[in-house]
Amino acid sequence: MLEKNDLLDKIETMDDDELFDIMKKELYTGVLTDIMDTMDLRHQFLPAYIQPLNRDMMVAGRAFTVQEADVTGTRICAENREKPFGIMFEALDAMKKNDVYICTGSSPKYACFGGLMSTRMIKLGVAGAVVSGYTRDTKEVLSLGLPTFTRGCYAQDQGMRGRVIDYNCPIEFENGVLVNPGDIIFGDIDGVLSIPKKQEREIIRKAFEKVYGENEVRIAIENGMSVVEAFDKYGIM
Ligand SMILES: O=C([O-])CC(=O)C(=O)O
Ligand SMILES: [Mg+2]
Repeated sequence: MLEKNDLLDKIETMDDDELFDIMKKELYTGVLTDIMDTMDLRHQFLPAYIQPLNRDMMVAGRAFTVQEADVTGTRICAENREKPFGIMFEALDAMKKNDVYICTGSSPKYACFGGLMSTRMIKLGVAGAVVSGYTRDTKEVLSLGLPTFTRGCYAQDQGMRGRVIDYNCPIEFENGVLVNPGDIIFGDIDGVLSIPKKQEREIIRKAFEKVYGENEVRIAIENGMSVVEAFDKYGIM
């Protein structure tokens, strides 16, 4: 880990590559959610059922928001033509490096993420995928190594049941968490949260300060300090 003051000074001006890299190395959801709670940002954690496909997966990147909706059939009524998946292909091709495909709106009846989507994303340098629905082609997604956070694995197809109706728009998860395009999405073994773009550098700097503080508390407890005394002294748990 970089020296405390060097790192804290650099956070404000780091580019996204460096920022996401150091976040994945040093931060975790627990510390970020604690900091946002203290800033009265108490609705930033996506529903608890959204979990990594593989326990080691971590994601840090910019929200590329995708709105999914349930439908029956593949016909677009207004235009009277077939368009399975809606505008999902256009959305995928618009993604760029460090984006996180983050999608909600489908009911839990079908998969809205899979292997070919992952293959395209890897090609574009996308950071990962976070979907409130199911994932399919799980073996393929795992072998590609794209950090993927999902409700679970279930292959029933979205082709006849759902479609992407918008992207780069604000999206809302069923627990009321709002995600805007460009917000930072961070996920690990404990779930996924969203960090609002406007306050991101302050939140990340405070999270690093807390990590340094927790390291001091850990050493004190390892050396025999009681937790009452440790909390009195450091104000951290
Ligand atoms: O059908 C889907 O939703 C996605 C899929 O199978 C793939 O990406 O390979
Ligand atoms: Mg597939």
